Amino acid sequence: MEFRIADTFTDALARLAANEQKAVKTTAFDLQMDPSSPGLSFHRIDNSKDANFWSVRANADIRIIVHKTAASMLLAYVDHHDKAYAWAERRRIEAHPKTGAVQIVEVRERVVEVAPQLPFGAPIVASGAKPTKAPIFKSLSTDDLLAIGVPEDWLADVARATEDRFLDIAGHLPAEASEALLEYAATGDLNRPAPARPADPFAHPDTLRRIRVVENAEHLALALDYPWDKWTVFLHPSQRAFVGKEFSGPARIAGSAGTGKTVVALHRAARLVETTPNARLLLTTFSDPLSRALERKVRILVGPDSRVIPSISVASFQGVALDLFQLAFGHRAHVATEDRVWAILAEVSSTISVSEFSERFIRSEWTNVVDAWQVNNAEAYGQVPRLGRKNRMSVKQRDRLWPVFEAARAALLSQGLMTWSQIFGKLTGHFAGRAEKPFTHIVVDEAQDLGVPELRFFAAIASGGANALFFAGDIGQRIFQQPFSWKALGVDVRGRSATLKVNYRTSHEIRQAADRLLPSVLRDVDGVEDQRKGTVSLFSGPEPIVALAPDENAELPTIVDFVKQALADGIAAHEIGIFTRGADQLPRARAVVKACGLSALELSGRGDDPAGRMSVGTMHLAKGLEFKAVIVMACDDEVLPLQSRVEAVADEVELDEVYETERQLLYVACTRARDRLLVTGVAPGSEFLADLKLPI
Ligand SMILES: Nc1ncnc2c1ncn2[C@@H]1O[C@H](COP(=O)(O)OP(=O)(O)OP(=O)(O)O)[C@@H](O)[C@H]1O
Repeated sequence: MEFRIADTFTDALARLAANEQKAVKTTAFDLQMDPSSPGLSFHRIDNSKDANFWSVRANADIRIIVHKTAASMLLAYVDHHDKAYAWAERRRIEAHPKTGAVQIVEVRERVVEVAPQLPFGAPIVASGAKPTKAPIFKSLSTDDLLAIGVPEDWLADVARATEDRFLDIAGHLPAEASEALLEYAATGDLNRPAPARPADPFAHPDTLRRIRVVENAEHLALALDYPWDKWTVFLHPSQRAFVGKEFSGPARIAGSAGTGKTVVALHRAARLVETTPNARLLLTTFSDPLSRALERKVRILVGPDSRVIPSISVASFQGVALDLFQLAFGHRAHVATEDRVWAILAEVSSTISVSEFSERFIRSEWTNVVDAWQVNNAEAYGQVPRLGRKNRMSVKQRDRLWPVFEAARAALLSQGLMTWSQIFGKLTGHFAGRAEKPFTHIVVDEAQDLGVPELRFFAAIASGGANALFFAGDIGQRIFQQPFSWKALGVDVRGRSATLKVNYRTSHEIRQAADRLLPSVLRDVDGVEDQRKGTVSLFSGPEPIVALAPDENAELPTIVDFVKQALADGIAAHEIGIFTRGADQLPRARAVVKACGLSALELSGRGDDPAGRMSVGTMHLAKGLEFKAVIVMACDDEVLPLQSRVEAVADEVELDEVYETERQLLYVACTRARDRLLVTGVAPGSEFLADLKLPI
């Protein structure tokens, strides 16, 4: 008999008290070991439309609802006695007549009322179109609705749905149907899935996103230990497609913030080590805090004692470079700080006397050209790609400047210091020609912030076989690096990339507002397109608030009220994050925390206990995190975009780049929010705020 678990069960389990969860787990293990054990007390749910629903007693009050057939036992739901029965009485489990996917269908006649009120402020249709009271799916035929998995019970409701009512009806539909309808409402395109009717309906991709086989007690223990981590068990078909896919070369998964790219990276990493004998996999990401978070998630995914753990190394880009440097060269790398490099450049520029070039131009040329591409002679300087740079530099200008860079390189060398680019470059040189590589596979998260030296480095330290390089990232969240051609470095992901479209993190309202900050199609330098239009969120919430105050003192009470309301509504302090553009504005954020009577968890610190504390940090540190409520504050004019960056540009191309990354920074900060978002500043405020607001 197959033993299965449904997402409705894990959701319900997560809502129970700890002692109740314990009783449920014991009973679930008993069920899995021997469903016919006389110790288990089964009762058929007589009032259910589905004769296969039974209740099983976990303790005096808690009942597990199972769906039992001769071939399978499914843990479907769990709750206090009456609620558990009521749930089962209103549900049927069946294969959809058209798609063949197994669905947990709400029996329409037992749903008392659907969407009496308009719960959402934001229009769900594409911005610009007028909200309408007309049925929004009137152009779709019954066959269309069935093709996307609308249960027969709900066909009439969907056909009649107006924009006001639809989001609530969507809450009663299986996810594949509500996502397709939301996408249709937003774009006018109905994405009819390719027919996938496997012989076993439980193998259908849409079934697998809500019902999973539990193969052994270890899997069951993982699913029950972390019932709130649904991502470990239930993947969207588009996520699953990328987890197990064989690639003949480097591959990349894209998608806007919160679409589950990290989840795909984690599953893919686990799967590669499980299926490849002697795998040595590197899972890597931008920073040390993010790599610690990834490491925790790997353990949740595979289990803390899994045999695959020793085959997975988790480290930040720089962390793995430092480790390999020590191994390869037998000593530590001494990293030159940015200030040190600036001092050296200033000194050599004055000695060589190149006063026709500004200091900021020399720094920018060093960072984005000479150091990034590891240019080591005048000839190479003439040939290096100048993407994102002032395109023309005359031979004469280059000949004047090169001695500065040559002298700076020599000065660093004589002081025993290396820039990060040089460290990555030296390691690349060391490993590039060797047959034996440190890793068989590399999975990179936050790949949009890989620079030239890092990408070259990762390509050099992975054995070149199939599936060796996998990247997850969102070019809309690039905040640290200038764009460059991956293809030119031999990492060609064309034809092996895809975009995820279902947003699991952020409410419909917050995602829509944040999406307005960026274009709906992003294209990388190699022409790989990331089509973000049609991305849908799985849940709804309050509209984000954008508030400008006359001065800093007046900004504070608005935020304090927002925080107090969130706390009053049951959001814990550690589920709230406050972000500012830079460190200069952080005192304003700390003042908010103090005024709320709470203490701050500084994101720049090293992982203190978050309990009871609100997270405070710069927008750069927001990368990869998520909170129930987010405040992005001090978005003042001249703070965002940051005036000093605007003033430091060397040319117009760089100015565009500064605007783009500053905008993307705000996007990153806003998309950390799950349910509530407040964006504030002192009037007139950042010019970007106009885009966040609802179009009139
Ligand atoms: N299949 C899934 N089922 C349930 N939750 C999911 C699923 N996939 C992702 N999530 C949840 O959605 C949230 C966002 O996922 P994730 O961090 O992987 O997104 P991301 O695309 O990497 O985001 P970002 O670009 O902002 O870093 C997380 O809370 C994650 O647990």
